[in-house]
This record gives sequence, structure tokens and C-alpha cells, in this order.
Amino acid sequence: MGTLLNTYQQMPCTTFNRMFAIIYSFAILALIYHHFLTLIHHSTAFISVVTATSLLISDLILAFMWATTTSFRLRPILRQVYPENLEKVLRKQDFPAIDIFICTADPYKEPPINVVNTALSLMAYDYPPEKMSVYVSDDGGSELTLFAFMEAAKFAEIWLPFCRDSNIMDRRPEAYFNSNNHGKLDEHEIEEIKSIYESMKKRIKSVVERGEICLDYITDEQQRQIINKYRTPGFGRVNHPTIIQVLKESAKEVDNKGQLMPNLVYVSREKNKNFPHRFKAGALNSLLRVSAVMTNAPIVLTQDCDMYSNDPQTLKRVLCYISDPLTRPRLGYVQFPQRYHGVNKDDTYGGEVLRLFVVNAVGMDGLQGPNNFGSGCFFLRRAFFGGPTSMLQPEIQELRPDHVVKKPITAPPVIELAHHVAGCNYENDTKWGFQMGFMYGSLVEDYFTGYRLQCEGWKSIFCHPRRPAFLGDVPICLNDAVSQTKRWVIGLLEVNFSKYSPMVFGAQCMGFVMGLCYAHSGLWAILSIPIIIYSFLPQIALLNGVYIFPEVTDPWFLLYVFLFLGAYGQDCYDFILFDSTYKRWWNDQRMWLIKGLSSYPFGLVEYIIKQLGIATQGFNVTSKVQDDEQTKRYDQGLMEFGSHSPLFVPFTTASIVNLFALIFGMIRLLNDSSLEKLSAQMFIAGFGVLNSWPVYEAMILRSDEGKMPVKTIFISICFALVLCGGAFIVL
Ligand SMILES: O=c1ccn([C@@H]2O[C@H](COP(=O)(O)OP(=O)(O)O[C@H]3O[C@H](CO)[C@@H](O)[C@H](O)[C@H]3O)[C@@H](O)[C@H]2O)c(=O)[nH]1
Ligand SMILES: [Mn+2]
Repeated sequence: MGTLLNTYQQMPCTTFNRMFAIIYSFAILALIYHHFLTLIHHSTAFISVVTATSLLISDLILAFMWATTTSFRLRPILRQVYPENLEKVLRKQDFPAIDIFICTADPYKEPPINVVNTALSLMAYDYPPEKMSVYVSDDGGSELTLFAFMEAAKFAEIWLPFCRDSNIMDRRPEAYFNSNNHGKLDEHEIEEIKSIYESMKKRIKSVVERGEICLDYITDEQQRQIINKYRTPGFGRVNHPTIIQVLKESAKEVDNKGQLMPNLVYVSREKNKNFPHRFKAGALNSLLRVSAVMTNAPIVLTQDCDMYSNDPQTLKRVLCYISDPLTRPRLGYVQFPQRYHGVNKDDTYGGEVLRLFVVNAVGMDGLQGPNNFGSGCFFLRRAFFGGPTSMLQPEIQELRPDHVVKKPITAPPVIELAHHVAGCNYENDTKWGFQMGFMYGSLVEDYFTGYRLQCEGWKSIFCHPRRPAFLGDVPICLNDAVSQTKRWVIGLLEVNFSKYSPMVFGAQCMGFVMGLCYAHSGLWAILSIPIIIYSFLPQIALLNGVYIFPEVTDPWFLLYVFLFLGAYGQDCYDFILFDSTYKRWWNDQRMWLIKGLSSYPFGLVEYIIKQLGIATQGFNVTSKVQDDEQTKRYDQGLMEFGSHSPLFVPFTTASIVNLFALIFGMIRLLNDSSLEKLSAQMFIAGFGVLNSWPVYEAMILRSDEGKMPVKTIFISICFALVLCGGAFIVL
């Protein structure tokens, strides 16, 4: 047996999960049977047929989604790596090279100083610097971002040796200087570096505030020439030529201690209104080509601009898998979970997305490997060029994954070719985005790309170390949270209703269970149907004295209790198992309901509109700017509404209807105490009210800026009245 680089074990809960799945399946079958009985025997009036059918449809969807969740519970595994053994197996000079891609798209939503922080944290990996190249993609085509990186290139000369020599863990300057835990290091030196950092930060921020580079900051003629490129007439974010700028060249430049540095390259691909934008996937494909021409490293890391490195050892962990071909033959990528800094105590918006990024990934890891999450993913470059046994040839041989670059990255022919492959008509009539590289056609290019790679036969690995490898920004207001999910929902539907549907195409390529896994997140949107029905139907029926569930004394009632407790209990159990808390779980399930009444239905509708050929928004970048007041409220755990959004209306309406129903039910109880009949509906309304607590608070009790806007309240009350009133007339 060789030296141990990695191991895995099955999670102990597996046996329980499988047994529970069998029992729960029978319970679901019984429920469906019960629905049919009700439909056939008791539904005579039109209204009762409609009610019974709605409940049947809801429960069928819930049952299907339950089945998809179960696929993650059949074989979850936990992995462990031993980076301390790495150099026993692989000599340091044989470590593979890596190309790191950082995407940014808008200097106002993604402050350049933060992007710079991300880049610096990655350049400071504990890894031979001459083997690393950092490529920054600027889809905003902004001189502000370029300026920030010119500054960063200079600061790196001080920062990288400092990180290396003092061996610190927090290699993102902002995080390091904000923490007081500097161990035994020389405070003087730290103060000195900090003041250099602060002055850089000030320059970058002032430039962003002014909206243009202050020419006093530009000292050399070469920089002036580059900046002039952004100032030609007609230059705009969606209309400009390619700009590629090598800011640090590893082969030529050293840091202030005389050691080599990684390459740092700024790339803003060409934009032209006549060619599709392709959003992040387009940016990544163009980086794949530019980097192929310049360095062509066999490993590629993709990173969102806010996702900084929190652990300098990460690359070595990855090597523990990649350099061990027996671990997982046909390995295409190693995915780390997305984790976030600054999440408040109880995670008000479920921003951790624990289920998607951790629980489900662990579940898929035991099958053929986790999905791709866009950021924190180490790909083998070869995986972008066809399946493991059938390599696709790119148009020019310089782009082949096995091509060896012999010229320096600043050599004129290299630079010229790099510009050529970053041009927007380069992709015309090529396989890029369809069979090669990152996939086009979906707003969730990460999900689509990971899925297609796995369909081609590539496997993946989930690496979930205790200390987060990367930390990013989390949305801290409700609108950002639900809008982000809405964008995801649209993208997921685009894949699920294409010819690549996981239930058909996916299941054929990867097997039924993997197909179910991909269908799970892929079909989030259809959850809006049961959530809408359960948020309104039982309540409106209650208001009208119509009883639609079995009475408490009826044995079928027990079935409902079991199904409810079983699903919720297991959901909660997963959270606790992965070190979350009860309160975080509670907020997560609340967000699930809120999204079921906002992101999911709105995403579904927008998807349909898009399919009909009516234009919709493209990729709406999530804002990473945090205003102080808002952050304060977030830290207090208050739900932030702020300005009106149609997304808020359905769940606000639901909160009002549920409250009406609960009060009305109580009054009814006082008069004719028919508790047996009322209880299921009273429970649902009560559950709704409990979940709506922050909504009532925001409507009535609060007076801060984040309270619910009057417009939202007014529209929602109108809707609530129409729904309840309308029902009175029909029933
Ligand atoms: O036209 C674009 C739009 C976005 N981006 C970049 O894409 C990244 C993700 O954008 P963000 O607004 O932060 O979206 P999120 O929803 O937070 O991102 C998640 O979902 C995306 C798919 O919707 C994935 O691409 C991301 O990796 C994943 O973290 C950011 O670095 C952007 O700069 C571009 O480069 N070009
Ligand atoms: Mn993001």
C-alpha cells in the first residue's frame, strides 16, 4: 500500500435513511390512495372536485420532490485528505501548474477593492508561485477594475512575501487587518504593510467614487496608453475591443524579497451588440482560450469575484485527489462548497444554502460526484474538451489541452493570439459553449456545465474541509436573496426543459439516481404549485367553514401527521448532522416557503415568457455592496424589505390570509367547538402565521428603513380581500 493521500467513509446515517425511505414511500402511496378515494366517493359538487384535485396535484409534486431528495440520502460519503503526505508522493517541482479565473462584471455592484482582495488571497496560496497564473475577467469593461489591479500588482510584491514568511492563514488583506489575532508577529511590520494597504484602498475607492481614474495616480506612459483604450469614442461595457494586460509576469518579476511571483493577467473580452453576451459562461470560455495560449495549465480554478481564499493549503488538498489516479478514475473536477462570511447568527435568509451546497453534495459524492457550483471548483482542463475517451479537437492547436507553451506570456505572437481568441466572433460556428468549454443556454452555467461533464462520463469529488476553503458574500436583504434564487430557477428550467433533461437524457447517461439528483434542484420551480395551494386553499376553505382534511379521530389523520413530521423531521435532522442549528434550520424552511411564493413562481413565469420569445432580463449580478445601516439590521436578524417589489406580494398576501383564517377558526371554535373537523386546517394556518412572524413585524411594528413598504402592504391587503371575498361568492 502506498502513502495515504485520501480516504472516505460512508455516513453512519445511511442505513437509517434507506429504511426510512421505504417506510415513507409506503406512506406516500397510502396518501395517494386516500386522495383517489376522496375524489371518487366524496367529491360530488364542483368545488369539492376542484379542492380534491388541487390537493392531489400538490401532494404528487411534493412526493416527487421527496423522491428526488431521497436520492441524496442513499449513499452519502465523507472524505478526508492528508496534504502532509503529499510531498512524499510528488516532488515539489512536479506539482502541476494552475490557472485561476476570477470573474467580475460590474465595478459598482462588485467593488474592485474586494475583487483585488480575492485575487491577492489566491495569489498567496502556499504553492510554488511560478506555477500559478491568475486571470481576471472584467465583463464590466471598466478602467476602474483595471486600475484596481494595477495597484494590486504592486501591493502583491509586499503582501505575498509577508504571507509566506509569517505563514498566516488569513491571506485576504482585509480579513487579516480586521482581525486582532496576529500571534507573535512584529506589530511594526504589520502596521507598515497595513498603511500601504489602506492607502491603496483609498485610491481605489476614490477612483470608483469619481467614476474615472484620476490621472494624478498614473505615473508611467505605458499605463496612460492602456487607459486611453477605455476612453475612445463609443467605448461601453457592451461595446468595446478586447483588452488584455499582463500585470505581473512570473518569469521576469520578483517580489520585494527576491522571490518569484504568480502571473497576473487582466482580460476584458471583446463585446459587440451583434454577438450574444453569454454572461459568465462566455467570460469563462474566453478565459479558457486566453489562458491556453498563455500558460495552458492542466488545472483550472473558477472563482466568483467575492469568493476569497480562506485557507492557503487548499491547492495541496486538491492535489491529494488529482495526483492519485486511483481515487476516482475519470476525475473531471474537485468541487468545494460555497461558504460565506458575515452570515448572521440565525442566518435569516438561509444564505448558507446548506442543503444545496453541502448536504446534497455529500449525497452525490457517494454516487458519481457533486454538481458544479461555479465558484471553488478545480477542473482538469482536459475535461472541457469532450468525454474521457473521446477528445474533441479545438479549432487551433494552441488551444489543445496537451499543448505546451514555450514562449513567454508577453511575447508579441502570444499576446496577438490571445486577443484573437478573446474576440467575440471567434466562437462563430465552433463547438465552444455547446460541446466544448462552459455550456451556453442557461443562466446557471455552473449547474449545466457540471451536469454535461458528468453526462460525458467525467466524475467529480466533493472536498469539504472543516476550515472553509473559500468564503464569499451573502445577500443581506430579502430582495437580493429572492431575486438571486429567481435567476437560478430560470436557468435551471432552461436545462430541465431542454433536450438535456436530467430525467431522460441524464438518467440515460448517468443512471436513474443521478438523474433524480439533477432533477431535484432543476425542478425547484414546480414546488411553487404545492406551496401556493397549501398557503391559500386550506385557509380560504376554513374561512368558509369547508373542511378538506380528515378529522382528528379518523385514522387517515395519523397518516398526515406522519408525513408532515417525517419530512420536516428529516430535513431538520440533516441540518443538525451538518453542524447547523435548530434556529438556522427554522429560518431555512421559512425561506423555502417564501421562495415558494416568490422566486419559484416568478421564475417559472419569467421562464415561460422567455420561451415565448418575449425579452427578459439577462444575468442580473447580485450586489456585493453593503451599506452600514442595512448590515446593522441584518446583524440584528431583522428581515429587510426596503423598497417595493412584486416578489413580496404573494407571501405577504399569504401571511394576511393565514392570520384571518386562524382568527376566524378560533372564533368558530368558541361558538361550536368542532375541533375534530377544524384541526388540520387550523394547524396549517397556525404554521403559516408562525412562519409569517417577521412579515407582520415588518408590516406593523417596525419603523426602520427596512420595514415593509406601504405599497406592498396595500396591494397585498387588496389581494387578500379579493381572495377571501371571491371565495365567499363562489362557495
Ligand atoms: O455577465 C456576467 C455576469 C456575471 N459574471 C460573474 O459571475 C459571478 C457570479 O455572479 P453573482 O451575481 O455573484 O451570482 P450568484 O448567483 O451569487 O452566483 C452563483 O450562481 C451563478 C449562476 O447563476 C454562478 O455562476 C456562480 O458561480 C454562483 O456562485 C460573479 O463573479 C460575476 O462577476 C460575469 O462574469 N459575467
Ligand atoms: Mn455571488
